[in-house]
Amino acid sequence: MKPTNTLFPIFLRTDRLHILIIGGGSVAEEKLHFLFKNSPDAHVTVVAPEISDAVLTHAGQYDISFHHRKYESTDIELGDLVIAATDRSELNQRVRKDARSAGKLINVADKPDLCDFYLGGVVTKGDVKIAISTNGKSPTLAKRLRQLLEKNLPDELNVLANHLHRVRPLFGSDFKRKVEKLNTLTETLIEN
Ligand SMILES: C[C@@]1(CC(=O)O)c2cc3[nH]c(cc4nc(cc5[nH]c(cc(n2)[C@H]1CCC(=O)O)[C@@](C)(CC(=O)O)[C@@H]5CCC(=O)O)C(CC(=O)O)=C4CCC(=O)O)c(CCC(=O)O)c3CC(=O)O
Ligand SMILES: NC(=O)C1=CN([C@@H]2O[C@H](COP(=O)(O)OP(=O)(O)OC[C@H]3O[C@@H](n4cnc5c(N)ncnc54)[C@H](O)[C@@H]3O)[C@@H](O)[C@H]2O)C=CC1
Repeated sequence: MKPTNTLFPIFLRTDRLHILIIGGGSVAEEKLHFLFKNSPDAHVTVVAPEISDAVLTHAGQYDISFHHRKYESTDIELGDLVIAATDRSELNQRVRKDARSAGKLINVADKPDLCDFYLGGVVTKGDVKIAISTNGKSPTLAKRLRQLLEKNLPDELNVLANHLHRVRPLFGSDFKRKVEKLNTLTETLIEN
């Protein structure tokens, strides 16, 4: 099949990054829920005149701070990455402009045309993480695939990753030989 999804997935070190969210309603809450589920070490600032109780309940458990006021252009400096999730489309456009002028990447929640990056479905088994994108075609399909893999991928996947991590240094410093050994050891994984 011809690849039509040209997005390139990366895995962010959220412990080193600051994420700025403009808006504190239900869309912000959805983004925060999945952000902290995957990256409980993320550093987050929320700016909005009204911040829902659901958003506020993240305080205490995570590193999240709140500014109960309207967005100001200088706020953009607070984030390495920005998510705009207000109910005002002109404001979301303005946040996007500010972010791009400051060289920051932005996701305007639920407005694919205004996004530099999309969020995806994420499946985690310990150290193993799989990200899912439908190229914006169907977030519901991304959610269902996430649930399917969460249910069906065995927890042993993490055990395997840790075993392989432990044997990695045992194959010596010859890189080519090491790769061969590890490939042989894991061959059965891709057999039908
Ligand atoms: C492009 C993208 C940009 C972005 O926001 O990053 C985007 C866009 C839009 N979402 C919309 C709606 C919904 N989004 C969800 C859920 C999720 N949306 C997520 C990501 C993305 N959503 C990016 C593409 C991801 C991809 O390529 O697959 C997930 C994966 C990750 C996350 O949000 O963290 C998370 C599931 C997490 C999980 O469960 O694992 C549900 C389902 C539900 O809530 O049950 C619905 C309702 C049903 C439906 O419409 O499908 C609408 C229509 C709004 C309207 O109708 O007005 C748009 C706009 C449009 O499509 O034009
Ligand atoms: N809730 C949903 O399920 C969906 C919502 N959307 C769209 O997403 C957008 C956001 O929706 P919700 O989160 O549900 O809205 P919401 O009404 O729950 O939250 C809007 C947030 O924007 C903030 N806001 C307003 N003016 C602001 C300003 N000047 N500076 C900073 N923050 C400001 C408000 O204080 C509030 O926290 C809307 O455009 C909506 O149409 C799209 C798809 C689904």
